[in-house]
Amino acid sequence: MTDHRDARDLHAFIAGLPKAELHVHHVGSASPRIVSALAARHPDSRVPTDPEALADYFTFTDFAHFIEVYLSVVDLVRTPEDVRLLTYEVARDMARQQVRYAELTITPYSSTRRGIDELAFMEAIEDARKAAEAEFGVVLRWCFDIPGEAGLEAAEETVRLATEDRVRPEGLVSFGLGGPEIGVPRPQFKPYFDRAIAAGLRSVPHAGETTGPETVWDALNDLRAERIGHGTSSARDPKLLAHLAEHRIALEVCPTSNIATRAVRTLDEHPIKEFTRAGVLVTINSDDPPMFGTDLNNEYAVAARLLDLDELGLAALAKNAVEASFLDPAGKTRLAEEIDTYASTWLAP
Ligand SMILES: O=C(O)c1cccc(C(=O)CC[C@H]2O[C@@H](n3cnc4c(=O)[nH]cnc43)[C@H](O)[C@@H]2O)c1
Ligand SMILES: [Zn+2]
Repeated sequence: MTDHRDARDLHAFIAGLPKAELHVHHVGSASPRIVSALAARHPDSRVPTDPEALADYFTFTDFAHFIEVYLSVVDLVRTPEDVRLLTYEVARDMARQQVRYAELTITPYSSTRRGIDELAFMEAIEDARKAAEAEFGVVLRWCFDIPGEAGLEAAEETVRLATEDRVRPEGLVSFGLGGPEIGVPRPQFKPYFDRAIAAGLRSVPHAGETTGPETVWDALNDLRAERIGHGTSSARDPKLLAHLAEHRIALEVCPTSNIATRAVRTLDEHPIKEFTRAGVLVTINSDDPPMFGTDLNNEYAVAARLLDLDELGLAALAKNAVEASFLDPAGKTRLAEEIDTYASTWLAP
């Protein structure tokens, strides 16, 4: 990129680029607009609604502080109608960014534990999913994640909700593991991932976000990960990078998130370039966008800067997400073609 005019063009290109998002959390996607709507329903909440105060509230000292704040927003989602509103409005925000397909990570344990009826919860997300597809043209799929720090009881509850025919929602495609990694070894979750995989779900744990590459190996070997959430510390292990590249195991890279939670010091120190240099399939994601003061378009702009990409490079990055997604083959072909058509129309003289 040579001057400001080029940077402006690239932002406009990104804004219209059809995209898939593979790593974005349900509650973590609540924009100030959605937080205000939820807080109006539950005025006893400690989450501020004024956008300036909210920006302050969403400034984190470390990963543990981030989780503490995250859970205070979880506390705002108390009824099936809250769940529906959150899901539907998150899809509206995605559509504004030309997101065509998203795998949204949901932590059902956090909601059922707080007293939301499990069937009503599933009905609310499914109702929102169908409305989002019909009204916004956004196809949503679910990843149910275990909040690892909550232990094996949470793992049991999550795998039950993900596999029991009576409750399992139609849009569920994958099984994950989130929350802090320090002091939460991945191998203990193997039996739960085995059950989820046996039920046809794909394995997508967070790993190597706040711990070293050995956690990514554990996710691969014990949890049979098909993609890795973050995987930031993989850069420290050349053998691991080679393994990820060889097996087309994508990393769900979320650059701004890594800075906001202080997993990485500065964007310029982010290892994304090392991933692409090693041939790893890199996808770009926003994680918890309003909490990190970002959105998916901004993450693509950050990636363009860090990887020195032009329009074709950005289109290739968008197609990486399609390749690594759990869309059916026809859906993948359609979205990849839409990306190609958009790029070639944009670049036509
Ligand atoms: O809900 C509870 O009762 C509960 C009890 C103990 C621990 C937890 C959690 O640790 C919840 C973690 C929560 O954080 C979500 N999340 C959002 N962004 C990220 C991320 O970048 N890395 C890891 N986790 C993340 C995760 O999906 C869980 O819902 C909850
Ligand atoms: Zn995440």
